Amino acid sequence: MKTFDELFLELSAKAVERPEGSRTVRELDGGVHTIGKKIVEEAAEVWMAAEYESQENAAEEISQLLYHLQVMMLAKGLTPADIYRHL
Ligand SMILES: N=c1c2ncn([C@@H]3O[C@H](COP(=O)(O)OP(=O)(O)OP(=O)(O)O)[C@@H](O)[C@H]3O)c2ncn1[C@@H]1O[C@H](COP(=O)(O)O)[C@@H](O)[C@H]1O
Repeated sequence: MKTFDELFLELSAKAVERPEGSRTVRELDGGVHTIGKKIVEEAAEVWMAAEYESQENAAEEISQLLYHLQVMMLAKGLTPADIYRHL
């Protein structure tokens, strides 16, 4: 288990170190357009899980959406602080 900030630190390191087999590196190499499409797909999965599936499935889909949002933050050079100041 990890927090939002802990995951962001982990993904930031992956973006720099580019380890073999990293999903994050592959997504970043795909660029903003590809990451954006994944976010839309994951958002739809959140909606469907929340409306028709279990609490556990909804939580899992939300975690996946948060992951892909973090990948977009990295692609755009945004930090959690950039986001938090709008909350
Ligand atoms: N939290 C996540 C995470 N959430 C979602 N995903 C990926 O996003 C996918 C989205 O699920 P889908 O149901 O859309 O699966 P899918 O349709 O098979 O996805 P596609 O591969 O076809 O796009 C998952 O299968 C994961 O591959 C994640 N991939 C990585 N992480 C974490 O990110 C960190 C770094 O991971 P790597 O960069 O891979 O080392 C690790 O701590 C991981 O746990």
